[in-house]
Amino acid sequence: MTLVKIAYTSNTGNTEGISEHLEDAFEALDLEVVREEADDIDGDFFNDADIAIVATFTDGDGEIPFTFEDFYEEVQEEELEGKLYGVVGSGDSELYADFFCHAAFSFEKALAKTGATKAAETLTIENEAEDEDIERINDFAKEIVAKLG
Ligand SMILES: Cc1cc2nc3c(=O)[nH]c(=O)nc-3n(C[C@H](O)[C@H](O)[C@H](O)COP(=O)(O)O)c2cc1C
Repeated sequence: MTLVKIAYTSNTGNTEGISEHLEDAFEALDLEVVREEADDIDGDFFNDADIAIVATFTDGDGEIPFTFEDFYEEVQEEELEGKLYGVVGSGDSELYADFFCHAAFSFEKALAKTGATKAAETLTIENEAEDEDIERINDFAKEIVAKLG
């Protein structure tokens, strides 16, 4: 069975909620989903996955959240050829216009180094997911699943 793994980190709950919507979206497409928080995973988390998903907020001025730093460094050393990946970011474009969702784009580049294939454009969400964002998350999941071999 196709396995989707979702790695996420969240400080105030917005990205956790997004990760739950991602889980629902992939499960609705009849895929098996494992969703884990950054603190609970190592760099090899995606090695047995068919689809690798990262959901992250952005901290500081465009920084990777502290809780994701080790995973961010480690995952780019892995070889993930043949797998699909996608990244979802939560950020605040009003308060951090110059750094909107930068951590998500950093992860996009990190995952590209693994040899995995980007299966959808990085999805950016303004703080907490609202109804229209849930639709975008569902479309994001469908786009990725459509690229399965
Ligand atoms: C100290 C601090 C720094 C932040 N820096 C950024 C940033 O550089 N870029 C951005 O898009 N959002 C930034 N944000 C906004 C958060 O990423 C955004 O509110 C996000 O939804 C928080 O996710 P969470 O609820 O999962 O923790 C920052 C928020 C805080 C509190």
